[in-house]
Amino acid sequence: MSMPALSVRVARKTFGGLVAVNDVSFDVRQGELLGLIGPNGSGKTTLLNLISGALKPSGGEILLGGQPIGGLAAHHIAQKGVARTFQLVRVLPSLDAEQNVMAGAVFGHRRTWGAEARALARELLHRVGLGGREHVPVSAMTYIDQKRIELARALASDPRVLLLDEWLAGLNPTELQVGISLIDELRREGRTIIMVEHVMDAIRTLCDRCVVMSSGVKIAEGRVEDALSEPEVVRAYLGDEDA
Ligand SMILES: Nc1ncnc2c1ncn2[C@@H]1O[C@H](COP(=O)(O)OP(=O)(O)OP(=O)(O)O)[C@@H](O)[C@H]1O
Repeated sequence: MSMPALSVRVARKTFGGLVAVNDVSFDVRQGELLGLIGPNGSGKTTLLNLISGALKPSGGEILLGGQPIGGLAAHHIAQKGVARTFQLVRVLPSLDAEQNVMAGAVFGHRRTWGAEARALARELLHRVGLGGREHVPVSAMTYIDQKRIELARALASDPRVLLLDEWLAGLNPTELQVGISLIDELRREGRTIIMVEHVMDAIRTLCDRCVVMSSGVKIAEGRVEDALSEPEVVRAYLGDEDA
């Protein structure tokens, strides 16, 4: 079997006395779309933060294509090939759409510059549904369009692993269908993606496998329908309106 795209090995993160990520391990295969799910506060975003370098692990190791990346600075991890979107969108508000996406091309994994970066930014803006809006200031765009910008910026670096943190949250039903199709297209072109998501229909439609967390612990892993029917997962979600 080929080397996993990403391996999380006994990853741990504590905040004072709180164990937000409690010795979690799993692999993400090349070209796989892995769902990372669990009730609110179960540690999903913290785990993405450990992978992207936004937070330093308290223990364990994270390997990108077999190379340790755990604890490196976020910009180093980005250059090595991990790109992400954020639960609360982070764009460069004083720049226009095209400049925001170009930033991903210039500072990311596969670096492109000048005209090449601009052409790539235009192509990606078109792809996420923002064709023709290259020069709109991002601060004048809706939240949903800013999310599209973030995705285009992440793709501009041609990442080895793409992390999506609730990218579908807040979309209306029509936008949701468009968003699911877009992620499906990325999956079909062979991108390796970890997707944190509460929209279960999207997880069921899109994901090859999922990892389920509860209170910082991995409580299940496997094919989505199998994992969701495990008694511990059902218990974890009981009373949670997202289940
Ligand atoms: N910087 C921090 N300092 C202290 N505690 C934190 C910090 N970040 C997260 N936590 C705590 O760690 C736990 C896990 O939070 P996390 O945001 O990772 O959960 P989540 O599964 O992503 O939740 P949600 O689905 O609501 O986004 C929570 O109890 C949260 O309050």
